[in-house]
Amino acid sequence: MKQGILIIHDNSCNTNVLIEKIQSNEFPQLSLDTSQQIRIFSPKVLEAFIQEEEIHERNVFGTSNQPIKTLSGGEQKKALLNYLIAAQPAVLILDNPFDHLDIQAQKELSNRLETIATTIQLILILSRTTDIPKFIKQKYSATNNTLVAYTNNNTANTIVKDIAIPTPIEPQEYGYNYLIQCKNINVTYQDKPILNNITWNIKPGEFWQLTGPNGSGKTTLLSMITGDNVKGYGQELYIFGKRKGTGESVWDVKKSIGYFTTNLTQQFKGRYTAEQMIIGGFFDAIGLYNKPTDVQKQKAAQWLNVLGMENQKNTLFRNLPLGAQRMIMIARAMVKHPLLLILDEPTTGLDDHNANLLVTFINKIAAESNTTILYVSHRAEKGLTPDHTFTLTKTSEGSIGNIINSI
Ligand SMILES: Nc1ncnc2c1ncn2[C@@H]1O[C@H](COP(=O)(O)OP(=O)(O)OP(=O)(O)O)[C@@H](O)[C@H]1O
Repeated sequence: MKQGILIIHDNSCNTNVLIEKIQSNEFPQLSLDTSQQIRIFSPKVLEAFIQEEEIHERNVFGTSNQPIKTLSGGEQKKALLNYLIAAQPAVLILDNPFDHLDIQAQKELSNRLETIATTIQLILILSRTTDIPKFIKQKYSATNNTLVAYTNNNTANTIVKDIAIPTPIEPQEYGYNYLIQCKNINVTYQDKPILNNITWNIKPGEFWQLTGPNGSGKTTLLSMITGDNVKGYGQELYIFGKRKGTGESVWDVKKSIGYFTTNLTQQFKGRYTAEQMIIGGFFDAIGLYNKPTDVQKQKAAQWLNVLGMENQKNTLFRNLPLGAQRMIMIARAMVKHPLLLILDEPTTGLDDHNANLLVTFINKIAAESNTTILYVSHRAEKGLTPDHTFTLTKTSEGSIGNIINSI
């Protein structure tokens, strides 16, 4: 009988590097026979399949006619796992498979992995101790891309100081009661109902969490608000006091929104320092095309100070550990104190300690700014203190929305 192996990693590790080392047998303690067929479940592999499908215009997973790219995050993971297991590999390495999965799907996956572990050698690489399935007995920790004895003490490279966040250079002005108003919004894709009569009003300065299981339409709803989805037009959807499709440009809307999604971090591969990354938030561009003003530099320095990173202002962003990169990206999105800050699953891939810090940082931003915050997640993040939660619940006629007020 085979058994699963757990590797719990901190954010000093790069999971792709860990996987390469496992494949080339650099960890003899795993007693792995690398001559056997090894399959890998990871964001990198998923991305490669998406690209393959686009280039060759063929359905890679062969299960449905829907392109992988248009599947929801959770649906993509389920499809990839089914595809890999069908090949019956001797070894299956899984890089954080529970990320992006809702609670029900996490339970199902854990049970499924327990069954699979009797026939396939599983190596489970995780960043969150809360995700560890009970059936796994052989455990290691990974730090700086090496295996060490199991411990769940992970460390963070940033802190959140008890000093006020920097104030905006220009204060926000609101001439409306609601920042966002959705009135009876409906969405279907190829006759499949996704959103059913969604009514949701968000006032300026509120802190909202948007939750719902995989495929319930969270991303669809967000993309309508940001203007990335044409399905918002012609509906009763108001943003910053204007009805969608009544002359405002997508650019007008976007420049008042700070956006963080984990995919965004991967776009910054150039030689930008931590300071430049924060200042870049004033210019809505990836590179720094304008010379920053003294006030902008001062604000960036203050944000770095809040994060205890004042001595790392000249460190290249791409060389910073993942937790520090996330904090910088959030400071960048906040530097202008946008009307709306959207955080799409910002703790994905973070270890427990860095996830806690990020949550502390977001609570602080919510308490000390007038920016409206929309925190999107399929799981309630421990310690997060939103004013309200908007929950999508799937039905056969599309998802319906419910509001849960805190306290
Ligand atoms: N362009 C598209 N064509 C067809 N179906 C789509 C398209 N975009 C999204 N969908 C479907 O709409 C549903 C909602 O997807 P959406 O990405 O909004 O869900 P989600 O709540 O963000 O899910 P997750 O938590 O898994 O990320 C899914 O079933 C998805 O497959």
